[in-house]
Amino acid sequence: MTDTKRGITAEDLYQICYPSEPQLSPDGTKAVFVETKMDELRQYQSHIYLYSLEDNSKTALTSGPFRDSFPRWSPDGSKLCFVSNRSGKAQLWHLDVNETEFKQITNGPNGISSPVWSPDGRSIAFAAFLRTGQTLTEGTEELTEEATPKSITVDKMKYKSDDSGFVYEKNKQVAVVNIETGSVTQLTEGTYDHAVGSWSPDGKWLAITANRSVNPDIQHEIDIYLVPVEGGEWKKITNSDGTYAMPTFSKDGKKLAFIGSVADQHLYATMKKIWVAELDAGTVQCLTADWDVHVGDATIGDVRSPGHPNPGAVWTTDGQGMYVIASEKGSSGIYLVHLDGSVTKVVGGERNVYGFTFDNEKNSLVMAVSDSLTPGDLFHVDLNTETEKRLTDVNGELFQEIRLSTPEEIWYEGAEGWNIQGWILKPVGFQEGNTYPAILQIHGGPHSMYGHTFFHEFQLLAAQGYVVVYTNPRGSYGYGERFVQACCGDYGGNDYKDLMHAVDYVCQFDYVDETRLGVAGGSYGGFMTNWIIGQGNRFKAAVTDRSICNWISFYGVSDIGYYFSAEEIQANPFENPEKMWHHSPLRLVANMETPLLIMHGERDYRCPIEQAEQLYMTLRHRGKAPVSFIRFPGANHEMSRSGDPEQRVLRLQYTVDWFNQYV
Ligand SMILES: CC(=O)N[C@@H](C)C(=O)N[C@@H](C)C(=O)O
Repeated sequence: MTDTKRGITAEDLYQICYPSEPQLSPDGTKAVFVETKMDELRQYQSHIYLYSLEDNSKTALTSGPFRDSFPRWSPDGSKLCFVSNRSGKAQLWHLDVNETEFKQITNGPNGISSPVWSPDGRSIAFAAFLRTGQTLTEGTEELTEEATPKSITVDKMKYKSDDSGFVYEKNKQVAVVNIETGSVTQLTEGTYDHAVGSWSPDGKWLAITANRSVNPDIQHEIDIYLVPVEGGEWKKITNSDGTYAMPTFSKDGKKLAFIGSVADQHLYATMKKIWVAELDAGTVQCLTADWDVHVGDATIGDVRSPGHPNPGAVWTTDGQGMYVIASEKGSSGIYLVHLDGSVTKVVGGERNVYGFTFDNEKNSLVMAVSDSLTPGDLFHVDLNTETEKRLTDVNGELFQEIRLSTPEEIWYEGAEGWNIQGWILKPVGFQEGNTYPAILQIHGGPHSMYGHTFFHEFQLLAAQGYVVVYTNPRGSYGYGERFVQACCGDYGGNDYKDLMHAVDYVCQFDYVDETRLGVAGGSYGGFMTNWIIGQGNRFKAAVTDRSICNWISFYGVSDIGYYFSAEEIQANPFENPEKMWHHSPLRLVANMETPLLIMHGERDYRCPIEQAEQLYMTLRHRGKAPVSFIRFPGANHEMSRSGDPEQRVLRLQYTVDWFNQYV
C-alpha cells in the first residue's frame, strides 16, 4: 500500500488549533471551552464552544474576529460570563444560555481579566489594570501610553515585563461588578498588583493574592488576603514568607487551599507545594512537604503559550482533599492530595494535562490534554466508572493527511551517573540501514520540562529527515527538588555534560550520522547552544533563539535580570562580575567556529535583543564562521509559542534552511 501521507510543514501552523479552559456545567451535562485558531488573515481568534455530554454535539457560542476567553458558568449553571475584546478592549460579557444575545458588563478603561462568580450568581469579581490614582468607578479614561512620550521616568526596578511592556505606573486591581445593575465596587488600590482567587461560600469574603511588601522590587513574596466584599478590615492569611497563588475556599468556608513555595528558596527552581490555611485557628500548613513532585504543569511545548488559567486546587465535596495538576517525568496529570498529605494519582498516562474542571458533585471531570502526536483535545472522565472518553479531535482532519514521528523514550547516564530522561524522534519515513543527521534540542527555563506534549518544530525537523533528540538535563522539573536546583550556580557545568552525554548516547545508534549534528535552543536553551559551540566543533550548525550570551548585561536589561542572575548564576555585577563573566558564552567567542543562526524578537524584555547583538557583532568581527542574524520586529520572548503567526512560520523556515544548508 502506498503511503499518501506527507510530513508536517511550517505553514501547517496556520491550521493547528487547540482547546483550552474547559468548564463543566455544575450538573455535569455540558462543558464550555475556548478554541484558539488562526483565521484567513493569519490572525488568532478564540471562541467559546459548548459541548453537550448528552448528545455529544459541539456548538460555537461566539464567532467573529475576536479573542474570547475565560468562559465561566454561574453557580446554578443558567448563565455564562466570558471575557472578550469584541468591543475593543477585553471586557466582561454575559450570556444567558437560553438566549443568543450577549451583554457587555464591564467598561473598564484598560480591559479586565480572570472573572469569578459570586456564590449567589449576582456578582462577578475580576481583575483590571489601572494607572496609579485611576479608579474603575470614576470615568472611563483610556490607559493608553502616549505614542512617543518625550520622556519616561523610571523609579522602580520592576518597571517592565516581557508580556506587558512598560508597566511603570500601572497596577492590577480587584473589583466586583453586579451583573444586573452593572455597578462596580473596586476592592483594592495602590501601587501593588492583586489577583482574584475565590469567594467564601457565604459570599462575604474574596480571597485574593498580592505582593504588598514595603519594597516589592526586592521582596518577591506574594501573600493571601481575605477582603470583605462589603468593606472593612482585610485578613492576612500568610506571613510574607513565600509566593502563594490561587486560593480556593473549602465548601464549609473554614479552610483555604493554595499553591506556593517559601521565600528562602529559589523563586524559579523551587517546586510548588499545596498549602492549607485553617481560618479559625489561623494556621497555615504545607500538605505536600514530603512529596517531591512539582504542583502545576511544567511541560513546555510550542503550540500553546504557557500559563493558561488553571483551576489551582479544587476541593473534594467532603473537604478531605483537593485535586491539582502536577508534573512528573515528562508527564502532567491530575492528583488528589488528601488533608493528611497522602497523594493519589487520579489521571495519569504519558501525556500533558493542561487544564481540568469538575462538576459540582465531583462525579466527572473534563480535561484538556496534549500528547506527542496531539496539540490538544478535550476528554471526559467518569470518576465513578473510571472511564475516559475523547470529546474533541480538533485537528483530526488536518492530521489525517500528515505523517508524524512517534518519540521513543530514552533514559541514559548523565554527569555524575545521574539518570536522565529524554526522547528520540526518528525521521519521518525512517528506513533501517540508512543514516541520518541529528539535531539536539535544548529547552529553556531552565526550570521547565520536555515531555509527552506536541512539539511542531521537532515534528518539522523529523519531516525534513532529521533525528531529533530532546532531553531533560538537571535544572528541569519532573525529577524532584534536588534535580531542579542542580544547575543553579553551575550553568554550563553538569547541565552541559548531561546534554553531551545525550549526544554520546544517540551516536551509538547506527542510524545516527555523528558527523552531521546540529544543536538548537531558546532562551536558557539558547544560552546553552551558545555555550556548546564555545566548547568546540562537534556540531555542524547551531540555531540560537532569544538567547543569553552575557550575564553581566543581562542583569540590567532583562525584566527579571537582577534577581534571576542572583539565583541562577549566584552572582551579580558589583560583587562577583568574574562569575557572571565565567558563565557567559560571550567569553568563549574566540572558540566559536560553528555556523550560527541567531534569531531574536526586538521587543523581547526577558532576554533583550542586545544579547543577540553582542554575539552577532563579535562573531562577525572575528569572521571565523558563518553567522546570520534575524531580527523579528515587534516580537517579544513568547514569539515562538504565541507570537505573530507569520513570524512563527518564518522562524521555523529559517531554522530548517540553516540546518539543511550546514548540517
Ligand atoms: C524564567 C525565564 O523566563 N527564563 C528564561 C531565561 C527562559 O529560559 N525561558 C524559557 C521558558 C523559554 O523557552 O523562553
